[in-house]
Amino acid sequence: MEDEFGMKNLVLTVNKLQEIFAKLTMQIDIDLPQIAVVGIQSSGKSSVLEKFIAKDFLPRGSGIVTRRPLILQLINNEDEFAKFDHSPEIFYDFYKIQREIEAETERVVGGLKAVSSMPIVLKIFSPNVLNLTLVDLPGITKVPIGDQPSDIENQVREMIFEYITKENCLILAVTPANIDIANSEALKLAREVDPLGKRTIGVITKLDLMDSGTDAVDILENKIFPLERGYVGVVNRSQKDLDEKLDIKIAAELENEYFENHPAYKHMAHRMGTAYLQKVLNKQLVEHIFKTLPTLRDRLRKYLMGLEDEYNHIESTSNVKLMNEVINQLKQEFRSELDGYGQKEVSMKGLTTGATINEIFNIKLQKETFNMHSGGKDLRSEIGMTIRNVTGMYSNIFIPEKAFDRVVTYFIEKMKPVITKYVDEISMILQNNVRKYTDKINRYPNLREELRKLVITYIVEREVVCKDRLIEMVDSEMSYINKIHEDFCVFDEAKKIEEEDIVEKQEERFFMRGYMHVSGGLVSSERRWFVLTPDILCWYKDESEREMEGQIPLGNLKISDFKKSQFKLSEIEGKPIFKDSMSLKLICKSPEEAKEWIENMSRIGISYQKSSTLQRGESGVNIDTISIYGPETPFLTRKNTNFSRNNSVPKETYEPDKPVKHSTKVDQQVDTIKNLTEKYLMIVIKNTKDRVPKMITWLLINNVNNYIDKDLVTHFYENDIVDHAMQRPPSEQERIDNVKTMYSACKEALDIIDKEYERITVKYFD
Ligand SMILES: Nc1nc2c(ncn2[C@@H]2O[C@H](COP(=O)(O)OP(=O)(O)OP(=O)(O)O)[C@@H](O)[C@H]2O)c(=O)[nH]1
Repeated sequence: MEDEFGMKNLVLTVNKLQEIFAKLTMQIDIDLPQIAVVGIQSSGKSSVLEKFIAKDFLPRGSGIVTRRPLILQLINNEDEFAKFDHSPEIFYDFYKIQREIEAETERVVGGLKAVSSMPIVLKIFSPNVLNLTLVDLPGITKVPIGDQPSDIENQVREMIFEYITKENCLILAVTPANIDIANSEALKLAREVDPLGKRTIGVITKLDLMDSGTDAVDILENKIFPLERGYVGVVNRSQKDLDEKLDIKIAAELENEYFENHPAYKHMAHRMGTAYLQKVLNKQLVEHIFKTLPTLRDRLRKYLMGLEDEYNHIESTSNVKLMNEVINQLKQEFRSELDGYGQKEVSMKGLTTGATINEIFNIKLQKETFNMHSGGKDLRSEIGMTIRNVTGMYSNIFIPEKAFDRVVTYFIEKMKPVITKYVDEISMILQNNVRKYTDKINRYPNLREELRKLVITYIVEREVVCKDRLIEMVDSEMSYINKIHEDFCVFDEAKKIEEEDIVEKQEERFFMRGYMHVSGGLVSSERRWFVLTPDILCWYKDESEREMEGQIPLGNLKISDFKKSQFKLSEIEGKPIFKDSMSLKLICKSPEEAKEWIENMSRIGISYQKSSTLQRGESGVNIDTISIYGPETPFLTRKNTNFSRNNSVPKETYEPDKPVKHSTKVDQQVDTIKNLTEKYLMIVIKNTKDRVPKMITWLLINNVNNYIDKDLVTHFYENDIVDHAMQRPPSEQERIDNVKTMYSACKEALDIIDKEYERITVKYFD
């Protein structure tokens, strides 16, 4: 077949491909047709290969000799010489090849008895060989011998599988005849990858060592473990022959004689022996290559197409174009993370940047600002304190608006850290995004660093601007409390309600009632029912209050001469107090009762003039302890009162360090202001919830997007740093070189196959 269609060149074609691909430092997944020689240690693999060439050239010794795969390319040639792929040296002396294999093995696996899958490629040109490519693999060993690694069996098995699992690999399973074929490790391995025995060729060695009376005819006739490609028996030189330096050519003749003369084998002698094996292998390899060539061509084409884009890109693209591509990629990734469009993979595990920002805007910010309007547990006391402080020494009848303003602004101010915290958070998210996407730019480290620095610096700048503007926004809210806001008509209402409430209470309430004796003949009976209101002191005959006997307006009165159970009321300016009486001396049942009347009168503004002669404790009641109510007393805030405001707190009764308990009036106002504050804050919160996301999106996110979109590329042009940015690291340069050589290798290989394919098909169809 090979002669007719020139098929023998096919092996040379594959050899050329092997040569091309062996030069590549990167592994290429192109499965070239070849024959791998598999067998246990000392099964005779090397002996068979040597006989093909009729030369002693393979290392010999005890233990594991073949420790790296040896790709043996046998090329039929007039002149005889050999050449390794790793060295330019041409070997005419085949003994030297042996030493070179040993040296090259040592170079990779060192002095250790370990193995390596890195092949040694040896081409042998000879008139004695048929074109054949064989891979001599280390022998399978069960038990590590001497200084062999403990996992030597696994190492060897893995290496063998690396070759024989490939569909294009024919398996030459070498089994010595002096072991039970059922235990043949070579056949067991072959069956694992080729269970139907379609690409396994059986070789039975050491037939001469079988016990006398036994033979391997059944195996050789393919009866025991049938293989589609059958078995060939060989007889190699024994150790004794080797020791006695039996010439290999003579050994080949002896082998032929062995088969021709052996009673069991002479009927099949023509298809036994190494020479026949070589022919069979050549034929099978050629046919195999012929069969697999179209698939190989397709695979190479696909491989080339895969490399083509990158190769053309490398060859034709300028730094400027490449830089634009990288920046465009960054733009797209950055944007798709934010707006959710164009994502290559939609994650089901974590939130994207856009979704996280959405959560901040619509959940976290909403929740936190909403919680703010309810204030803390001290809110009531804080509002009370504010009310008292804003009114100072005076009293308010109505809700002090200043207190309301103060409380509202206090709460609005509290929004600043909340809002800026979220600006920080979003800025961080954006910065992390930049880090994440620039991290991917590992082909151009300078560009990566520059982009990262630029965008992160810009984000931080925008973060500052955004925070400033949001703080301004809060400041503007604080600067003007819009009490006529359409959603806040409640303020006037509250005032009205409070006013009505006060009038109502004022009408109902009287300050103090009780019997007192009047000294000085002012009335006919000395004991009268007195009623103290905020405006007047009046008295009735009795507690039925049906008959009022007299009344004194309280506007200009003073109290004096408090002694034991009595005290005196007189006019400040010395005018008569009632009719012609200059004073009214009132006597109570007890000093305590007298003190109570004085306290209440003081509360509504009647001043107490301390008697100069009165000594502390003399009255039975310490007058210094009379409590004079402060300005927040309910009466003092009443509407239309005309009594004096000259009721400042006497120094001796003011105790600032004690826990503050607000008066009832302040409590009412606290409630009102708390309600109003909450209502007003709801308006502010509503504005804030609406405006903060808009401001952050506008001032930070959109600006950063625009910056990446428009200003980044310009930065590199303006500063003339495009080439610097696009410098590649050595590893990347190496990768590019590899792509180039890989591309060239595949192209060259494909050209060779195409030509060969054309040649065969033309001949075939002629
Ligand atoms: N009598 C006889 N001895 C053989 C035959 N084949 C190989 N031997 C001997 O068996 C021993 C091992 O032969 P090799 O060819 O080195 O075996 P190998 O399988 O290449 O060994 P490793 O590379 O170490 O796995 C040598 O001493 C050979 O002389 C044979 O057919 N008959």
